[in-house]
Amino acid sequence: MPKVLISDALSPAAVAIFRDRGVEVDVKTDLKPEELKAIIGQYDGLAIRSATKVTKEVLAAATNLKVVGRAGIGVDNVDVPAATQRGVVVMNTPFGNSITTAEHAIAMMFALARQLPDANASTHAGKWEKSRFMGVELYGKTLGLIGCGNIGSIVADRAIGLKMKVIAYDPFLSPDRALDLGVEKVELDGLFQRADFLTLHTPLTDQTRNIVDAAAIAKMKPGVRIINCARGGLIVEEDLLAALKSGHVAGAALDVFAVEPAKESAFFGLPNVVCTPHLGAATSEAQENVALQVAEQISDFLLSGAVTNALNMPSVTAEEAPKLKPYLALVEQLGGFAGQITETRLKAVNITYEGDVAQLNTRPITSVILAGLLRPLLDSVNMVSAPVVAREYDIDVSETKRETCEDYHTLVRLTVTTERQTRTIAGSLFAGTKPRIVELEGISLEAEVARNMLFVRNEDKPGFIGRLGTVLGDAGINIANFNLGRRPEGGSALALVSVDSPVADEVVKAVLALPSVVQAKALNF
Ligand SMILES: NC(=O)C1=CN([C@@H]2O[C@H](COP(=O)(O)OP(=O)(O)OC[C@H]3O[C@@H](n4cnc5c(N)ncnc54)[C@H](O)[C@@H]3O)[C@@H](O)[C@H]2O)C=CC1
Ligand SMILES: O=C(O)CCC(=O)C(=O)O
Repeated sequence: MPKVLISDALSPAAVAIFRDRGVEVDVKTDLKPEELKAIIGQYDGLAIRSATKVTKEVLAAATNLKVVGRAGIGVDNVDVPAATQRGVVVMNTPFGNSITTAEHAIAMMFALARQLPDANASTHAGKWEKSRFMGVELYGKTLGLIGCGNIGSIVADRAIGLKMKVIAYDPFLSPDRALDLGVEKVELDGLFQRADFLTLHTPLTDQTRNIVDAAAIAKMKPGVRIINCARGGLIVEEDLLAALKSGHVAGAALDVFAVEPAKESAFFGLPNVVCTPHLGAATSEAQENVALQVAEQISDFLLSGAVTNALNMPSVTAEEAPKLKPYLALVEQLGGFAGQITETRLKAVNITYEGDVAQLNTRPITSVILAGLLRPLLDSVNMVSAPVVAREYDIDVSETKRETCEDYHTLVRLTVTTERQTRTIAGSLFAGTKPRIVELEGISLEAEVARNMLFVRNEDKPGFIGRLGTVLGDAGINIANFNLGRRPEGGSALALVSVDSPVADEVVKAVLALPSVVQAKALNF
């Protein structure tokens, strides 16, 4: 039974889902990094919100971990590249808290415009300071959005309802989508110059970090009000502080801070600053949504291999997972075979999907082929990291699909180009689920892959099979299966021999010394 750790405060709905689905679950919150590292090795899955930091060090200790599920959107608390390198799938729940967070941004905008928190505190204190709290209307004002994805577009919709003019800077926002949303797409400087209210809704990335700094603020209208319900690191806090003190920025509403939890901050106590403790997603509806979603996604992945909302792996639906399973077994073998007989630098990989397999979601199949192919070269590679590793190694990966296939109902053909040569290997599924290698370097055969194998390329000459059998027999190696193929008679021939024990180097050398043998290689699967 897979085992999951919930290490942040998640709705109890998540625990119920895990248990119902047959996943063992522990809830241990507020763990120190050392405490998390000490126990993480026991778990197959980790469910988090924003408090748990899934660092490289935590991942190194997570020897059984297969999936990290973020009940929420931002994954800046997860070292995604390190997770990818270790083959850990990272998932989030991209929509469950968007409405709630957008509503918080709108609430913060009202709070700023009408100084609601201070007016509330003053009234509770028995003062009746009517003239102190003069506000501004939102009606007719320009709202500048930095980031117009899920949350930004909901904020835009609500702001348009308030009769604001909405402008957005988002390099990935298409003109058609902007038109649909009723927002004007602008450049960043234009947004800074025009916005009366400015709200941030981008992830924290190298491009967005410090996007609001002194230079940006200098371009803004005097009296601008800034709302941040995305991530603290988007704003240079000292620069905003200076602008609030000088009055160039009339007010700021901050749900997020560069360092969290923010128990101390130079913003605290300023009259024109509204602060909340990262409450953007904090409604019972949103927390129920993200907890249910993350528990379902982690359970699906651990129990059936279905992948939803992963940031470092292609999606696989629950219906696709069982259909893909026999293909993943087949292509692991094809990739592993090709990887083990490859001796020089890989330059290109083409995968041709023919017949039934061409109808399937082939991206995970391609990832597994690459993992099989690269594993003999790099131990730690797996289906999550393989596409990234292939890119890092400058390997050109391409896919071709053909709906029909001449000799088989389904066929996966892998063509590997190295510095020295191009090789092909093809496989099919017999009886729907049984992997078989059916072609090697243009030569037809029908080989079942075994744990230990010997691959021999030779010239098709009489006496070879007997001599090979003798070498193996003399070494005490029992032959389980012998697959032969040749093209044409007397030309190139291949032997794929399944054996009951590993073939040692000296036995391979003895095979290589046989007349007519061109290549010999021991393979392990
Ligand atoms: N305060 C809170 O509790 C919450 C905060 N968040 C934060 O809000 C962020 C946004 O969430 P969603 O809208 O769901 O994400 P999203 O991925 O749907 O939208 C992000 C948008 O930012 C845009 N973007 C990316 N790079 C940009 C750049 N350099 N300049 C301008 N725009 C850029 C993208 O094109 C995309 O449209 C999350 O990444 C998370 O950090 C999310 C939920 C709750
Ligand atoms: O889990 C939370 O409370 C924070 C939500 C958040 O920041 C996110 O989903 O990105």
